[in-house]
Amino acid sequence: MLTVTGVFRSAGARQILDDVTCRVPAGSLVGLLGPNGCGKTTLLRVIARLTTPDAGRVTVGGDDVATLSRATLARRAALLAQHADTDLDLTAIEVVLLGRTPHRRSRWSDSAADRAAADDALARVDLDGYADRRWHTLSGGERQRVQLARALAQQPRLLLLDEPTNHLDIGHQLHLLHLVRRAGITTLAALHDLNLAAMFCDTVVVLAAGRVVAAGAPAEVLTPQLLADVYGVHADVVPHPATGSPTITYHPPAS
Ligand SMILES: Nc1ncnc2c1ncn2[C@@H]1O[C@H](COP(=O)(O)OP(=O)(O)OP(=O)(O)O)[C@@H](O)[C@H]1O
Repeated sequence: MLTVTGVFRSAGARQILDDVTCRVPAGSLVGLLGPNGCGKTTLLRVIARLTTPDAGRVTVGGDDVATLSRATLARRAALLAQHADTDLDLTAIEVVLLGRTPHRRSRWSDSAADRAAADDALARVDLDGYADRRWHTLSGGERQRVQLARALAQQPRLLLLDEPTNHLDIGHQLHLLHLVRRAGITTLAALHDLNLAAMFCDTVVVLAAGRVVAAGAPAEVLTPQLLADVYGVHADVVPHPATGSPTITYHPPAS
């Protein structure tokens, strides 16, 4: 379980995160929603301890992340960053093996278990046969999936995903979120596609200007009123006939 309690973060005079409190129950997939610049990436970075909050507390599995060593935190939590990239001339499997670093006994060599975990992670993102492909030869979507494989190979208790469906075609967007859901890892995922969030997330947390403005089941939260208030868009929201999850159809902006 992940808990975030009363987190504040500012940059200069600007309050980027303003008293954020939310939780991700163990094994659930929670969508972190909100318009550009509302603080999603900053919150994920605070949770991963890449950014220090001005105030507030984050716990993973009951432990305050501020008290964990870097190595322990790296074994518990994996972050898939929004623009995960590398300038190194690595192959796909070498990138995935980076996810094994926190588990390694020897700094220099990969064990058979490390290699098996990396191979399995590549297969799970549908990239069997890509192990020896050089990073710079991969497409944007393939890179995104290799980075997810790196995070899965880390075998974390908590997965933090920053717009994980970026660059992916619709088939791979569905495949990725289905895979994340079935993995059963406690996951907080920043998402822009509200229909995908409604389909896959157990609950959603909506940020606006650094504050949590709504949280709960997608059907309760994703109302036409919320979409108007938070995103400034007009939309129809109807329950999916089979699953009951909200399905959103947007109206073009009035000219
Ligand atoms: N180091 C910083 N200095 C100044 N402003 C910052 C800094 N980091 C983030 N911000 C600002 O804080 C706000 C929140 O940024 P953040 O990247 O967390 O938003 P986001 O919700 O992830 O946005 P997007 O959906 O566009 O990726 C933005 O307005 C951004 O410009």
